[in-house]
Amino acid sequence: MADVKKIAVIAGDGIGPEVIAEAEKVLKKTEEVFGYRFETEHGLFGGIAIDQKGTPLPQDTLDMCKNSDAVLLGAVGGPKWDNNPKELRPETGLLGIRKALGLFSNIRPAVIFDCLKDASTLKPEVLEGTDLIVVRELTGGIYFGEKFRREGANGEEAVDTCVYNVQEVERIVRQAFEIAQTRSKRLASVDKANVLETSRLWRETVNRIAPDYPDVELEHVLVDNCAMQLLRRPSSFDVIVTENMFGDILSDEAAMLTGSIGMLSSASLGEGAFGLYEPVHGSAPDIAGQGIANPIATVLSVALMFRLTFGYHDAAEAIERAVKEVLDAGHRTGDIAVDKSKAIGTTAMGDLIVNAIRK
Ligand SMILES: NC(=O)c1ccc[n+]([C@@H]2O[C@H](COP(=O)([O-])OP(=O)(O)OC[C@H]3O[C@@H](n4cnc5c(N)ncnc54)[C@H](O)[C@@H]3O)[C@@H](O)[C@H]2O)c1
Ligand SMILES: CC(C)[C@H](C(=O)O)[C@@H](O)C(=O)O
Ligand SMILES: [Mg+2]
Repeated sequence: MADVKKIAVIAGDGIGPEVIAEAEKVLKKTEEVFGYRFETEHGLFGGIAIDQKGTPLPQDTLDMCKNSDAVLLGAVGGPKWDNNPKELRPETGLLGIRKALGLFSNIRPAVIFDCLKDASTLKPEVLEGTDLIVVRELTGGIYFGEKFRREGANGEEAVDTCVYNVQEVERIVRQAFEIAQTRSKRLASVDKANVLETSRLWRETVNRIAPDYPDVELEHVLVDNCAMQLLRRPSSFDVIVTENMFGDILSDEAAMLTGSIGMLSSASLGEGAFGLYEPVHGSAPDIAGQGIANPIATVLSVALMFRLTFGYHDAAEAIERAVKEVLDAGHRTGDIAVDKSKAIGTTAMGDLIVNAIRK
């Protein structure tokens, strides 16, 4: 019998609990079909944790995550907490958990399902063959540098500092080279080396270690150009590696190649097999509570968990096949439906996927 894997589930706010419910159904179905065994434990996180415990990342939630084999996260945030001080913001909890768990590498695949080409705002022929991964540095850069306000000569000023050291750059870039080696062997390193000192250190580091990966074709792309090329020639990208904030922005842009941000899954990894899995999208306050959110990003995050943390490749493939089968059959949530009047809800989409999971 398979050993029991402990999964910490933190649903969060807005559509977080709605999409997590569908992912949990997928976990259950995988147990039935493949005989794997999961023990799930739930914890408060984000805005709901601020309301109930006075902090976005309660210590017991963090301990629960540390004592698990993997974490499944929904999304956090919402207008209710937008004017709170920094320590009482849901997003501070998200940055805190990534840092506390040492998750420096955020893997965000953007794969085009053929049948969804018409759901994208781009022309289908531009999207043809697009299958890329954004590897985003997740625990450094401007997100984590010192931030403060001060009185300047012209009144109040705000300061955000961006810091990267060589070791932080090297570990994420090496991981990206290794991922590229398992794929089409093309790596685009994205920076702003024409302006930023952190980017010049980034590029120097990439160039220093590139000879260790002679089979990988490397290109350096400035971030503004990359934002443009992603729309112009998306299929020419394979693996994109970049710093924290550029990766945040470029991965939302890459989402629209797939038709919707509701399709983009992610894995956050550190040195070992442990990982945190979450959709790239947020808590979507504009549609929360309506039962219309697309659960596919979260369901595909479960597939990533199976592949990258547990090595359950058969179950990962079964989930991905099930999603494809359901989409090929024409089922769509509102965000990816061309004819919105035929869109189905979150639960209906989850049920269809669950029913399509088989060996
Ligand atoms: N990882 C996270 O928890 C995370 C990520 C991004 C944003 N946020 C937070 O979420 C809140 C809202 O942020 P935002 O509006 O900028 O980004 P968002 O990703 O929540 O929503 C952007 C747009 O995409 C739509 N959308 C997102 N996910 C969808 C899904 N699964 N199905 C259908 N449509 C979907 C939303 O309805 C909205 O119109 C903010 O508080 C932000 O800080 C959290
Ligand atoms: C909510 C926010 C802090 C977060 C980030 O910027 O990393 C989100 O946008 C993401 O992409 O996971
Ligand atoms: Mg983001």
